[in-house]
Amino acid sequence: MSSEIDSQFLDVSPSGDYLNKSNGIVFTVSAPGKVIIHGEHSVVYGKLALAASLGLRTSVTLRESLNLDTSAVELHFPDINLHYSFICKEIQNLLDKPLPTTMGTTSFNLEFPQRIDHDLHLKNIEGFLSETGSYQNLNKVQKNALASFLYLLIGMYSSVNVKLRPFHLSVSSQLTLGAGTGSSASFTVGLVASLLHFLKLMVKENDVADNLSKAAYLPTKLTIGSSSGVFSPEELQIISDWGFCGEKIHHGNPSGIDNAICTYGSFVVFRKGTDLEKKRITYPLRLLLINTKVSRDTKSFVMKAADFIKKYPAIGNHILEAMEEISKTALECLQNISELVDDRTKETFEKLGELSEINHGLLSILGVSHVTLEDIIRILKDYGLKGKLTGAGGGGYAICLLPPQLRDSDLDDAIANLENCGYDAKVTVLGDSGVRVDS
Ligand SMILES: Nc1ncnc2c1ncn2[C@@H]1O[C@H](COP(=O)(O)OP(=O)(O)OP(=O)(O)O)[C@@H](O)[C@H]1O
Ligand SMILES: C[C@@](O)(CCO)CC(=O)[O-]
Repeated sequence: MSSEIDSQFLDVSPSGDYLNKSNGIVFTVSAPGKVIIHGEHSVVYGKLALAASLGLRTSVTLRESLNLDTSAVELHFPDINLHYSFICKEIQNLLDKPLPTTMGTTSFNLEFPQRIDHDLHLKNIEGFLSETGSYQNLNKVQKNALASFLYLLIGMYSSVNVKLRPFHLSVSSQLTLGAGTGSSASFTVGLVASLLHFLKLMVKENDVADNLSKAAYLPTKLTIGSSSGVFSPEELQIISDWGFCGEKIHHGNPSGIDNAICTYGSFVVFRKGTDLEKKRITYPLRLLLINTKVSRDTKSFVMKAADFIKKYPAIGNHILEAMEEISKTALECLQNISELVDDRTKETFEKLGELSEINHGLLSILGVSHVTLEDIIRILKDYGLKGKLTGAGGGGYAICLLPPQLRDSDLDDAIANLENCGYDAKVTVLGDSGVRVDS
């Protein structure tokens, strides 16, 4: 069936030539992490959120296996200590079965992940996995990562008319897992992008006709034209939409903001159920990221906020409304910075600090703060800085936008103090590029 495998195939360095015939297909894609500046939790209830990509990324390297003896799909996820392999023929059997969809297979193709019957598809994938050798012994993090990969592979490839080739896929991330900086979305978006790019390269080599879909599925309009490193707008939409399906495995009821920001990068405003809007913010923003080192899972804190809102609906709604106003006001501030003269820039950063302080207070009321987050915010205050939690809360990261007038010596002191108290603190930039093919 399938088995955990040891580290005998660790040489995954990309050749840089991803259509090299003698070595097979080899390439690396990467997706950024994200930070929610304002709007976590309220975004789940249709409120506006403001988010940015981080200068920290997850890289996925895919290498076609030319060794026919292995004939496997091999996974190497060192960040979660997981090495796993599947026999290609068994994956092919799954691909040959009709996909569970909400409107029948004739209404489904690669372009419409939202038409997959998510629960049934996931159940089938977990059913298959549970019969594989060592799956039962894995922890929740490993099981989720494996289920996401297989969900995406089977979901994306079942409807296309291309025979699966054996490959080895390796993931490594600069992000801390489960800390509020979108590691799951960065991981999922990276997986989707690598599977889409692999498909494009296989199609290009096989010279498949225009319609990629199998006869039983809806013909696809997707033109697999360029296999260059740039994803077209249609492909980015597909990546974000499949990323959303993957996020459902990690988060239960995600808003969609994480997969969107990890796909498109830069700055975005987002409201659930509507198209995200990219925002141009020209001011070079620096962010202090402080890791509480307390891990938590997003799903349970989304549920915690939901419990508060259910118990106190009127109060909860006022809090959500206030969070909407905070996102709007912060966006206005950020968009105006570059046009302002010095004094007004200082004033704007003061306002941005106050907005963070207010939002953190509101998030605490929803029950998603943590004693370490409160401690960090108190330490920051000693240096005139104002921070907030980011993402689901309950631990994870705190963030603090760094005002330009902050002296380097004060920043160094603040970082030293935070580190003395047992936290990790690092400065990063905001607005890195979205998912891309690196080599
Ligand atoms: N580098 C990685 N390798 C393998 N699996 C990963 C990797 N990064 C993330 N994952 C998967 O994503 C899950 C982390 O999701 P979780 O939502 O708890 O954290 P997060 O995305 O960092 O937080 P948030 O959604 O609040 O920003 C892990 O349990 C794992 O299954
Ligand atoms: C807590 C939350 O708002 C952000 C998680 O990064 C959940 C979501 O939007 O899916």
